[in-house]
Amino acid sequence: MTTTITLAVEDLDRLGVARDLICTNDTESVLAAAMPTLTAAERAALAWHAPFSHTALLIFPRTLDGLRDELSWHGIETGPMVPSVVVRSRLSRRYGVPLDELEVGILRTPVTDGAGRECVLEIFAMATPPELEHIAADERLHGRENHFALAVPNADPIVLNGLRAAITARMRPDGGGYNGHEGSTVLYFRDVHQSCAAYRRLELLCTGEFSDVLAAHERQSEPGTELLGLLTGAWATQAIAAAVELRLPDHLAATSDLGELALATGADEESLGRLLRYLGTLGVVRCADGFVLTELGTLLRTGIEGSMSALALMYGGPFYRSFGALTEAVRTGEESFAKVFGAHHFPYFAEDPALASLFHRSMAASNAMFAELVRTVDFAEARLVVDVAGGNGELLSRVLAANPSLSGVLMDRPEAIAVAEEKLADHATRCLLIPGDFTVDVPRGGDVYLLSRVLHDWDDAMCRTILTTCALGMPPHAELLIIERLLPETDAPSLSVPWDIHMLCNVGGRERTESHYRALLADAGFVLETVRPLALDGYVLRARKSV
Ligand SMILES: C[S@@+](CC[C@H](N)C(=O)[O-])C[C@H]1O[C@@H](n2cnc3c(N)ncnc32)[C@H](O)[C@@H]1O
Repeated sequence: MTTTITLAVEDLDRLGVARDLICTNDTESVLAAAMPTLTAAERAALAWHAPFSHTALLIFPRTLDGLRDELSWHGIETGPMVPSVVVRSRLSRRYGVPLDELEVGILRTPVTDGAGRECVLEIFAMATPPELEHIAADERLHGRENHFALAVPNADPIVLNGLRAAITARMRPDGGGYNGHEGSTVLYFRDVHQSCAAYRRLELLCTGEFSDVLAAHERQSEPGTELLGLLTGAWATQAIAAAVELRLPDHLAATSDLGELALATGADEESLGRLLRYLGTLGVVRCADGFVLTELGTLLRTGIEGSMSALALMYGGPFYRSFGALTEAVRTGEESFAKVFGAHHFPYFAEDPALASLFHRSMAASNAMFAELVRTVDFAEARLVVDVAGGNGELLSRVLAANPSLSGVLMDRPEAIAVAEEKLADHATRCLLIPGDFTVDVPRGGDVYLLSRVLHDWDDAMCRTILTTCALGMPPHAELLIIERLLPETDAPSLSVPWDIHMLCNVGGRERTESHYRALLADAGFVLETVRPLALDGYVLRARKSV
């Protein structure tokens, strides 16, 4: 057999490396190398839904004619060549070469993986006349079309979206396409930080056409789209706050008709329709035949359990303005609230009863945290519970309601006491409200002391002062319950991460890790005994005075 030499030596070497990668690996090792942060359970699930199927690389013969013979001569037996659709169009876009001037084919050869499974080495071949040699040089250097593939044997949109979510948490979506010649859909992902070049690009391969999944994947692949979504986060805050200001969620509970909603809210009908459409994309309302609140949007109604309407006004109002000066807070390490409003937020709100009331009502938006605390903490041994800086009394009223033999004391600044009196009216016979300052003293004689969402308002020095004051005022047997969000010690997602910035901006405080709180408690003479999770990423930290 005479064979025309069309292949460069370096492409032959690259073929050898790609084949070795298959022979020396299996699904488990490929997933572990490509996505090291997958847990063992996630790895097993991925392996089940999408086992390793092939590696692919792009080579650059001068012509595609005779390529199969030449590969065979080198011991690589391939099946018939199939035209490439996805890689060809990506190359065309990347290098600005018209599609009809690019010839790209796909060849496949079977290779057994390290676990004895039949896999494939997929060879993309681009016919490379001298005028396209620059593409070869660039692609060999960057290997942008090389990938390893996981095949999804039983693909459906639900499975594919689940796989996409799991992979997207580790690798960025990187386009995809449908190859009509083969009837297969491919979704690509990339990780430019992956140290091993062979694992920088992943292909999820499935039989069938999944145009909706593909469209979502391609949209997500455009980093600009994602960034625009983030950049307009403030618009979402304002749209929700505007809806609450117009009492739209309350009116939506009564009517779904735009005209009636416009009348009820006193808004311009067309503009209200546009706001509702945006709220629809945010998942707050459903726009079908008229407008209805979603479950999420229902939380924006007033007067319902867990209402977040006051919080929406707070975040769209005063805290929105202080967030506008975040750069200054980051630059100086000092709260921007005081710069914008001329005073720290507690004294500033104290001067304005309506604002103080809005703040205390907004704190009640985290009721779910308190509900869980009351369900899970046993107060049976306690006779008196002291809520230090108890705010509007939401937590204490729940604790007292669930424990009829318990008495309570709430201490806070005078303006908070006024708000708490109303909340605690039902328990007036067994509840005392005391204005006070936690840097000076706390009420004596309690069995349990609550310090809920107080420490995160302050820097470490102030936290030590507050905790030391508590330690001095608490009887030896008393227990301290701290309720806070905890910054994760790993990169696990948590609401505490954005709230940490909120604390910086608005009070000059911070969220902390468990070990940070443990150290602060130790400084004040406490031992942290247990840490239990609550709703909304909250935690209850139970501590006692060290003996
Ligand atoms: C973030 S709020 C938490 C309120 C309540 N514990 C809760 O979890 O809803 C912080 C509270 O600390 C109170 N506070 C601020 N400075 C205080 C001080 N020096 N002495 C007592 N309470 C204070 C505020 O009035 C406010 O009610």
